[in-house]
Amino acid sequence: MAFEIKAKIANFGGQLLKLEHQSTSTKTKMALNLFLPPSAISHPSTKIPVLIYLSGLTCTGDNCAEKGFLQPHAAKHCIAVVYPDTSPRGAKIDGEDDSWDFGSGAGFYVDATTERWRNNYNMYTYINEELPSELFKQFEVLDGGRVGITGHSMGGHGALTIFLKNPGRYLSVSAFAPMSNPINCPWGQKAFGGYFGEENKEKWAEHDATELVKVWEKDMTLEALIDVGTGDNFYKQGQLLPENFEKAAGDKGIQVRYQEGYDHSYFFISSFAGDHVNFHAKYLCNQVFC
Ligand SMILES: N[C@@H](CCC(=O)N[C@@H](CS)C(=O)NCC(=O)O)C(=O)O
Repeated sequence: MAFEIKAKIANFGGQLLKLEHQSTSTKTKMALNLFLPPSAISHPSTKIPVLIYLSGLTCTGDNCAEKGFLQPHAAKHCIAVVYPDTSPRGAKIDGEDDSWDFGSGAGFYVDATTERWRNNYNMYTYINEELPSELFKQFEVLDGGRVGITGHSMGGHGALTIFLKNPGRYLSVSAFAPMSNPINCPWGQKAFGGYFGEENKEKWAEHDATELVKVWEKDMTLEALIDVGTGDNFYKQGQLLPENFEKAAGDKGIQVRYQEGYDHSYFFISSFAGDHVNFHAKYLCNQVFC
């Protein structure tokens, strides 16, 4: 359904819009942030590309909008940035708020199949279908044909899997500290067990970036920028497993950079935000204004 604009905040010459709408995928109200670069205000009839940023565990669309510092780079390249929430909220499911790594704040960008979660936890359909379709309908300045996707941690898993499951739909993909092989890490096993059932391993593999990259069409290039901090405790604990993804990708064009001493936080994300937005700009921008 249409978005209600709750606030317009001046930001890096453009505007950060606080949006809310009723979602048919999650059957809840969903909040998000949309950054419009200066060109969207000064030249509203010239369409601009869109970068979707998917956040990690415990986040809403606010964390990265407030401290990821993608906006100054997006303003420079005339790219809009969408910061969705990470799960439905207030779905009234028993236990939905009990864990920080499952349920609310941890939708994992999948459509749940288990009885308890499947009515509301449809974040794959929400992010891949409903949200872009509603955004492109209401904000005509956004170009639905030029969309890139990125994300952090659980959101890096979301970005990689959504890109890999929809060849050609997204023009570019990158990730910060992505959960790269969820079927083999504790966070992923807990989430997929809950959302798909312990026995449904085929479904698990359908949402695992390392499994998906193995079957990526060989004749389509797969350039992706991935950054991981060597000081990231979740990396050290084996929650991210970027090496598995790198190995499965072989020579398909993936660039994984191990950044010495960086942790999992937004200090890490903001340090490399410029590199990621510049990377997406190569695929998304036609340089009309910028
Ligand atoms: N709550 C967890 C940490 C969760 C966490 O680090 N989440 C990351 C994404 S995986 C995040 O971005 N947190 C929000 C923030 O740093 O603003 C803990 O206490 O260990």
